[in-house]
Amino acid sequence: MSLDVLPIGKPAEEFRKYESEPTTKLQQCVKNFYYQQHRHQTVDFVKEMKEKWLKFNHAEMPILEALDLLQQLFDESDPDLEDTPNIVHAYQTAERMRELFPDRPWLHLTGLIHDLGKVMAVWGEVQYAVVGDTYPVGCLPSETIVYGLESFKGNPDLENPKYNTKLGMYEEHCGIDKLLMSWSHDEYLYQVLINHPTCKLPEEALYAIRFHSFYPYTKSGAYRYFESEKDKEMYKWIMELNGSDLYSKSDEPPKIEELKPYYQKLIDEYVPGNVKW
Ligand SMILES: O[C@H]1[C@H](O)[C@@H](O)[C@H](O)[C@@H](O)[C@H]1O
Ligand SMILES: [Fe+2]
Ligand SMILES: [Fe+2]
Repeated sequence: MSLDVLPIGKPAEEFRKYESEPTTKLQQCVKNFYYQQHRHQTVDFVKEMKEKWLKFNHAEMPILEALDLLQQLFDESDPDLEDTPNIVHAYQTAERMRELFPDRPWLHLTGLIHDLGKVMAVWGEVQYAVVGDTYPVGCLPSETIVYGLESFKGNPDLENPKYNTKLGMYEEHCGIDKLLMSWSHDEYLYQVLINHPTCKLPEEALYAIRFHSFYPYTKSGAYRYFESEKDKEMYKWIMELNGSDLYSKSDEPPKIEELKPYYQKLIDEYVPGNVKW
C-alpha cells in the first residue's frame, strides 16, 4: 500500500472492526446487519432481486441527481461511517482518487459513483440486499466472511447439497464474473452502467465497481479457485478503488456544492444524460 492512501484521523487497523461481542449500538447494528444478510441471501433470493432491479424501471435521472439521494442513506453495515450519510463518503472517496491519480480522471468519477447502487435502499429495498461485503451464493461460504459460518445459521442453501460444497454450482476457474454474487449495490450499479448506451467508463472502472465489496476475495484471498487469468489482471483495479474507499472515511468533510462542477464535467464525458435505474 502506498503511504498516501493511508487514513487521516484514525489508524488503519481501526477500520473494518467487526466485534463478536458488541459493546456499542453501532457495533450491535453492524452485527445484526450481517446476520440478516447471511440468513436471507440465497440463490433464489438473488435471482428475485435481479428480476426486480434489472428491468431498470424504478427511476430515470442523471448521475448527480441520484447521488444527492444518498444524503438519506446511512449504511447499517459500516462500522466506520456512523452518522455520516453516504453522499459524504462518495465525495471523500472521489477526492482521494483525485489526489492519488491526478492524471486519470475516470478514476475520480469511479470513486464518486462506486456506491451509487445504494439508491436501491432509498427506493425501499431492505439494507441486507443493498450494502455490506459481498460473496458468491450457490457454494459454501468462506470462513473469512465477516462473522463467519455461524452467521449463516438458518440459511436454507447451506442444507442444499447442490450449493453447500466448496465449488457448489460452479466450476473451478470459471471466472469471478460467472459467480452469482450476493445481491448488492456493486452488481446493481455495474448493470445500470452497462445498460446506459452512452457510458464510456473503461472496463477497469466497471470491474472495480462490480467487485469492490468482495472483501473475502480481495482482502482474505478466499475463492481464488474461481479466478480466471483475466481476474488476476483486473485485481489491481479493485485494490486501487478499495484504498481510497476505505481510508478516506475519516477525512475532512468535503465541500460538496463547490466540488459539483468538476464532477459534472466528468459525468458529461463518461456517463452523460438521463440514466435508467
Ligand atoms: O463496499 C463497501 C464495503 O463492502 C463495506 O464493508 C460495506 O460496509 C459497505 O456497505 C460497502 O459499500
Ligand atoms: Fe460499496
Ligand atoms: Fe464505499
